[in-house]
Amino acid sequence: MSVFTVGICQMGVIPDKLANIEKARTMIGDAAIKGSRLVVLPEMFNCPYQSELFPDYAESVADGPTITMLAECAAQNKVIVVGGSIPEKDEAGNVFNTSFVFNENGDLIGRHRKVHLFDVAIKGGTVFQESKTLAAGSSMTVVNTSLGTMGVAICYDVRFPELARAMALKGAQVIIYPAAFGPVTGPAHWELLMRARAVDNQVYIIAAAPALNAAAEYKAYGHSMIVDPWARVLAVASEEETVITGKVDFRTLEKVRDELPILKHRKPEVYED
Ligand SMILES: NC(=O)CC(=O)C(=O)O
Repeated sequence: MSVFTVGICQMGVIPDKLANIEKARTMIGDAAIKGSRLVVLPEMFNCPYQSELFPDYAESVADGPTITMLAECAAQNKVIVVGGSIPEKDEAGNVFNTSFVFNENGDLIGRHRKVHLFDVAIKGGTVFQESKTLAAGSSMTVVNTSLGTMGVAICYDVRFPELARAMALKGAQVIIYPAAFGPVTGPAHWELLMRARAVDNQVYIIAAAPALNAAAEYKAYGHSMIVDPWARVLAVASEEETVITGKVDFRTLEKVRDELPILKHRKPEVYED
């Protein structure tokens, strides 16, 4: 499919897992009504973004209520759902920051576990340590779907251009980043990074953020964004809860890659070991 609408559900997350699940269900339906064929949720959409809470909100792929809702919504609305991310528990008790991808039949077709954990201490700004409670993923995620080839990575993963480049070289036409930047890194780097990943890989970037919840400990920056392969911002939210949509058109991607063929001009023998 060369042209389709993508919807981002910029939802507010509260400390009530079931309420978050039901909010996501409603917003996925809203995105489908707006014509979206691909619907994306934000990072940790069922759980406040706080390390100490991740284990309590975690669920396993076998019987999790969030994962069940995502599969149901994909099938009922006949959309591809990139289920933001949630705390996912494996059989050994490890908790990951994981994105699940469902096709239009509700089949699980992809899973990305955040590779680069957000362990930062910005003086006078954000201090966060995901590794306090989370384990890191160890693989790249590129999924073939009925709409095209999609890379999925999560938030801090966007700061590692090597990962985006590797996904593009594996065929990704769209790279999806469920994310939750904060009040310090958001204004400084959010748009810059999303547009940079778009222009340096000539892909569509879908960046899905939570809405700002003024009562939350971690204040999400919002500003969910859809960027085209020329780094044009096609749609952007403010901080509020909303569904934004934009058109992905692979003819634009092909035009940009034909006219400015940087992926063909790479010289890996110069800069790879
Ligand atoms: N949630 C995050 O990983 C936040 C992040 O990456 C940032 O730079 O801010």
